[in-house]
Order: sequence, then structure tokens, then C-alpha cells
Amino acid sequence: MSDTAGKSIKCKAAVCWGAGEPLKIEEVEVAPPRANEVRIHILYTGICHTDEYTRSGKDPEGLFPVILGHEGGGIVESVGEGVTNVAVGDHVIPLYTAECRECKFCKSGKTNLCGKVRATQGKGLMPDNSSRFTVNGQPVHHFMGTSTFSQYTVVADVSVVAVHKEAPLEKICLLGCGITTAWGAVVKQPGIKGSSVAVFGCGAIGLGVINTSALVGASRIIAVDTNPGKESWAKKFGATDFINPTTALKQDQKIQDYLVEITDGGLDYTFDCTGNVHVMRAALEACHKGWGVSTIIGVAAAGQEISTRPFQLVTGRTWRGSAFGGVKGRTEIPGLVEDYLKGTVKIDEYVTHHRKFAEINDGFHDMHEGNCIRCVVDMA
Ligand SMILES: NC(=O)C1=CN([C@@H]2O[C@H](COP(=O)(O)OP(=O)(O)OC[C@H]3O[C@@H](n4cnc5c(N)ncnc54)[C@H](OP(=O)(O)O)[C@@H]3O)[C@@H](O)[C@H]2O)C=CC1
Ligand SMILES: N[C@@H](CCC(=O)N[C@@H](CSC=O)C(=O)NCC(=O)O)C(=O)O
Ligand SMILES: [Zn+2]
Ligand SMILES: [Zn+2]
Repeated sequence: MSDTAGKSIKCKAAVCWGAGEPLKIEEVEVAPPRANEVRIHILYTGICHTDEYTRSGKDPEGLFPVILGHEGGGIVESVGEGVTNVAVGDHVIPLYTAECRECKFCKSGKTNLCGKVRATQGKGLMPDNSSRFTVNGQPVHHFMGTSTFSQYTVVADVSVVAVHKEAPLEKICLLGCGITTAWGAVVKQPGIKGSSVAVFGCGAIGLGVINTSALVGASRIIAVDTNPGKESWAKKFGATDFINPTTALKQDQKIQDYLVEITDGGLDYTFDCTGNVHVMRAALEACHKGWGVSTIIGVAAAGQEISTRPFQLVTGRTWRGSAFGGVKGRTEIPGLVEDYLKGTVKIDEYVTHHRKFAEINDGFHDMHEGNCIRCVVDMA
């Protein structure tokens, strides 16, 4: 039992007061966890493009003021009544995709999209419809059920998993989103072994898709990115080819037509890792007639919609999407941590930037530089 258990904790958090505003480090009061809730001392957090997407005002679910962050690693400080899955002192990863193991979704065996806390999570609240965060008495919204840009956060017990204590939290925090998302999107897609794959966008997500496709035995992995600096990254992670559409295409040629031409009819599997709806269309249309499967991972801005000729689907292409890689976090993340410790899952290679908590806005700027794959923030 910690000596702060049952009491409010005053600590620092990066608050976004309005869409498009920079984060402001504030003293925040974090209320103790209620029943089936867990308070976590966050030590490290990654910054994901989805944090930037919501900060920028492009997220239709965005609410302000808010404490963003969903790629964290920390230690359980205290638990509320009824919590049995984690204990004080456990090293944990908060999960923006909960896993209650009881709801219709969890029991379906068809999806990782647990329904237990998603509605309140989308309202920026804990499951009892209230916030555990206040700044000068004003409630501040939670984000994605995790809010890892606070030195202490409170999450639902179904939204947290304990992991091996030997694993460095400054690395495995990235399993809270990017790396797990990419890993799951590939390993849960049957058929990639021996197949051709095209990956649009070579940020952390795209590189993870490339790397996992190589690990499962894809025969050809074509990386597509408009940033020429990404070629060496893509090759290092296992791409066999790199195509920069801004220089490789003839006048009026579309990337999908070029890919179909160089692959004898199209790819077996494609992945959108950009969040750009035009790229999503290209990724679908680059698929082989009759069997090609295109997976959308990128998150598109409010108001954006995808389109294609229905004939693309009539003629046997499949368009699908993947959230958190289809991974059930409480069940599968401990195994991913073990795989990292064994050396079969890469994490260190994605960390290009480090920032102190006071520099978190610089971490957001880093993300816009083409040379940043992931920035890890030290929350001390
Ligand atoms: N579904 C899910 O569960 C998850 C989804 N996401 C989403 O995945 C997406 C990718 O995330 P992340 O890897 O971190 O993002 P990054 O921005 O780091 O990577 C995207 C890459 O795509 C490149 N790019 C931009 N436009 C094009 C284009 N027209 N054609 C080809 N490449 C292009 C970018 O180049 P440049 O650097 O020059 O812009 C960049 O290299 C985001 O939308 C994010 O929100 C993230 C986590 C989980
Ligand atoms: N809030 C957005 C959608 C954002 C989104 O698609 N989030 C992904 C995770 S992105 C992580 O970095 C996701 O898992 N979605 C599933 C979910 O239940 O939120 C909008 O409203 O468009
Ligand atoms: Zn993310
Ligand atoms: Zn559930």
C-alpha cells in the first residue's frame, strides 16, 4: 500500500486547453481511483500522430481541455475496490483498447474492440461519467482512456495490463500503440507468408508493418513514401523496394497503376499507414484483381471520406481496417514484451528522439520532421 493511496495527488500534466493550441504544463490534481480503477505513475510516454491529430482539432471526437497521450509505461500507485488484474508496484501499459473479456465484442472472438468502456472513453470520462483530473478545480477530460501526458493517470482496470518488470518502460511504452498496431495488422492477416505487400507511409506504423511482413515471410515488400529520407528506413526494416510517387511516376500516372504494372497485376496485400483518404484509395486499387486485400490503419481527419468504384470490390478486392492491430491488449501484450526481451520484436530501433517532459511541445514538432520515427518523453 503506497502512502498516497486514497488521497489526491498533485503532479504535472501537459494540458491542451483548446484545438490547435500547444500543450501547457500545469499542476493537476489526480483523484484517487474509484472501484475498478487503477492509478498509475507514468514514467515514459511516446507521442503518436493520433495525439497530434486530436490536438490539432481534426478529431471529430476531440474534447477540450484534455490530457492527451496513449503510449505510456508506468507503475501502479494504487488501485480501487474490486481490482484484481493488477497490483500496486506492477509495471503496466495503459490500453486505449480495453479488454473486459465479458462484453459481446470480447466474447465474439471476432474483434478486439471491447465495448465495456468505449462510450465514456469517447466522452473523455471514466466509466462512472466523471473525470479524475482537475486544474484549479476545473475538470479536464481524459483521452482514449489513458491520458499518459500526466505524471499520474487513472484508467479503468480493463484498460491496463501488467508486464515483465525487467523490460525497460522507456522502450516498451511504445507497445501502447504504434508497434503493437503494426504487428497485429500483419500477424492477424492470414496469407502474408510468400505474398507481395505494399505499405503506404513509412512512419512508425508503416515501418512496423514492413518489419512484421518480413518476419512472417512476405516475398516482396514495396514501401511507398513521398519522403525520400524514408528509403533507408524502409530498407533497414525489410522493404525489398522503395517507391517515391513524387519522382517515380510519369506525367498523369497514378501510383496504383504504376504498382499494378510492376507487380504483374497488383499486390496481394496493401496497407495504408498515412491517414490520407486518397492514399487509401490508391492502396485498394493497387491490389490484385480477384484476391487483393487492403487494410486501412491510418486515421483520417473529420469530414474525410473514402471512395472508389464499386467495381474494384465486385472484382474481388477486399477493403478492411484495423484498430490497435486487432490486438487484445491484456491477453497479448505480455507476450509481445517477452518477445522484445528475447529480441524477436524490435522496439529500440524506432526511438529516434528523446525529450524531457518540459519539452513535450518540441516532441510534437519533432514528429513533423521527416527524420522522427518515435519520440519518447521522460515524464520525471
Ligand atoms: N488504426 C490504428 O489503430 C492506429 C492508427 N494510427 C494512424 O496511423 C497513421 C500513421 O502513423 P505514423 O506512422 O505514426 O505517422 P507518420 O506521419 O510518422 O508516417 C506517415 C508517413 O507517410 C508519409 N506520407 C504522407 N503522405 C504520403 C503520400 N501521399 N504517399 C505516401 N506516403 C505519404 C509521411 O511522409 P512525411 O513525413 O513527408 O509527411 C510519413 O513518412 C496516422 O494516421 C496515425 O494516426 C496510429 C496508431 C494506431
Ligand atoms: N476518434 C476518431 C478515430 C480515431 C481512431 O481511429 N483511433 C484508433 C486508434 S488510433 C491510435 O493511435 C482506434 O483504435 N479506433 C477505434 C476506437 O474505438 O476508437 C474519430 O472519431 O474519427
Ligand atoms: Zn497511437
Ligand atoms: Zn469487452
